[in-house]
Amino acid sequence: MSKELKTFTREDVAKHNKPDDLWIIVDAKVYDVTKFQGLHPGGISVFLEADIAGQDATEAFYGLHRHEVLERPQYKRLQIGVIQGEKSVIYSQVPGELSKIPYAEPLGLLKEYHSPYYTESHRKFLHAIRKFNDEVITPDALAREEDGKRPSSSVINQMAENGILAMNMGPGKHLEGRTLLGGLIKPGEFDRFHELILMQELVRHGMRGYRDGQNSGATIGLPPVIHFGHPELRDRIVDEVLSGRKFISLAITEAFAGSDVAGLKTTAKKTPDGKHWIINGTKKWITNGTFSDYFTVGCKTDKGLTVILVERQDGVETKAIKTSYSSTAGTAYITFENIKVPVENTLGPEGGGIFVILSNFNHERWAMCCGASRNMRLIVEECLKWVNQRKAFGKPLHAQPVIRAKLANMIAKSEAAQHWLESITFQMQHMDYKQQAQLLAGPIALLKMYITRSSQEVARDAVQVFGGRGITKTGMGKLIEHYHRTVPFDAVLGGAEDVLGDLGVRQAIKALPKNAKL
Ligand code: HEM
Repeated sequence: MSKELKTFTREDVAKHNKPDDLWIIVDAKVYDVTKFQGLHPGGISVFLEADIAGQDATEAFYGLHRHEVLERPQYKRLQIGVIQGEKSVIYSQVPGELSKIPYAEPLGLLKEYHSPYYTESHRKFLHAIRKFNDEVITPDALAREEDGKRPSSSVINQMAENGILAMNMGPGKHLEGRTLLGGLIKPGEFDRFHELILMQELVRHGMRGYRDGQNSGATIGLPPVIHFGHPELRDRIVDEVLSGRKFISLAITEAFAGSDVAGLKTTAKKTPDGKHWIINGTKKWITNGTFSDYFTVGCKTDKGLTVILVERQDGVETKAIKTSYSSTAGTAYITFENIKVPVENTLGPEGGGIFVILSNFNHERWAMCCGASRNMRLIVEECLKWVNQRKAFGKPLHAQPVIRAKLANMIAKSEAAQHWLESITFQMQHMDYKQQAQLLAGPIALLKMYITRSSQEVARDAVQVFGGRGITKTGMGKLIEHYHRTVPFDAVLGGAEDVLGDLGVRQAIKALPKNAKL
């Protein structure tokens, strides 16, 4: 039961200004820090300053701490009362609520603005998925990022029950017959813009590796099974993965070959009776690999590159790779030693692997653009809050023109990314799969290049705005530190930034009409 809070005047509080009787005021709340001062991570001396002891320390507090500090149970109980006739104005975001910080939300989703893309159904969906994310996912994301373990199965199960694992795969037949978010949205109603919202909401906690740990291997590893798998195999695996009982990874990249998929060395050879494949080789940087049950594997065969589904068995070893992002994603080095797999596990035609792999790329890159652009927006929000609450040279940080110039750059990049992304999403919505492959591969590649390049600039600027806190893992700049450390990852995964830029330009040159002359 919470204790009863008393009401004090500021004069009452001022009398408690000695080391053995020490109170402070933060945002109209009165805290007794007499016993806590010896435990305070910032030291005892800060409390004994004449303008702090028995005084209003709101400004000093918010210049040095995130609001969430006062929400932690061990600190919350230091509060003994409130100030008579005054109201607290600072509160944590209510689960499901949109942020009121300018540029913290995509414009088209705010009720004051208009959008050619978002309807009432999208806004309702946003609210529900944000609430789920705030209440169920975010606490687990923060805890797992601390202990490095994979996302908790209780969270994965709740995602499955709400159809979120299935919606992660985009619109399509796999949604049929499922109850999505307790019936909030019908399977046939779920479109690319619902998917865009989902992709962006699920990264809002800012914990980059955790998001990938949440079954994101399925987003890239399952489509080849859905589109090219033998019906029996497909139905079994889709059911197991989308119900959260099993995990799947896409295992293409090797230490020998990344973007150059033609250079893969893993081999698959048929047994003399032609009934099985024998697979040998290695794979590297495989997301969810440490805990996956299935692997969608790119192999070299006599007929050329072929994609084969491998179930975890003796001879499949997965080892965690220490990346600069996070072990929650389960990034693995994999070895296959004489693995025996039925030929029915072949996904698509023998020798047709390049098509199976490439057919996945547009959606994968688009999904990465959704997450990366949302993370950039989160950093803009963090910076806007920080420049407002932090004082330097006697004024808020935003009084400095250099800081405002940085913010202008960051906001412009984040907005440009979102608007370009929405325009491409609209095209995807109106094109079939083949048209997307023909007409959107170049634009999506260029968009991803733009977003990852902008993100790295935003990360650098954010560190400058936050100073030392931007490189400190705890405290006010913790999201900036995390972002700055993990952001290069997006520029590598799903096609390296420069390779994608080049792909976009090569496609444009290929499409130039013969009479293209000045
Ligand atoms: C109820 C009141 C307070 C609580 C519960 C509290 C708690 C904390 C905690 C948990 C930290 C570690 C960093 C973090 O997690 O953000 C910290 C750091 C610090 N605190 Fe406090 N604090 C309080 C009031 C104050 C006040 C009034 C001042 C200054 C006048 C102060 C000065 C500092 C300083 C200088 C640091 C180190 C900051 C850094 O490393 O950047 N604290 N405090």
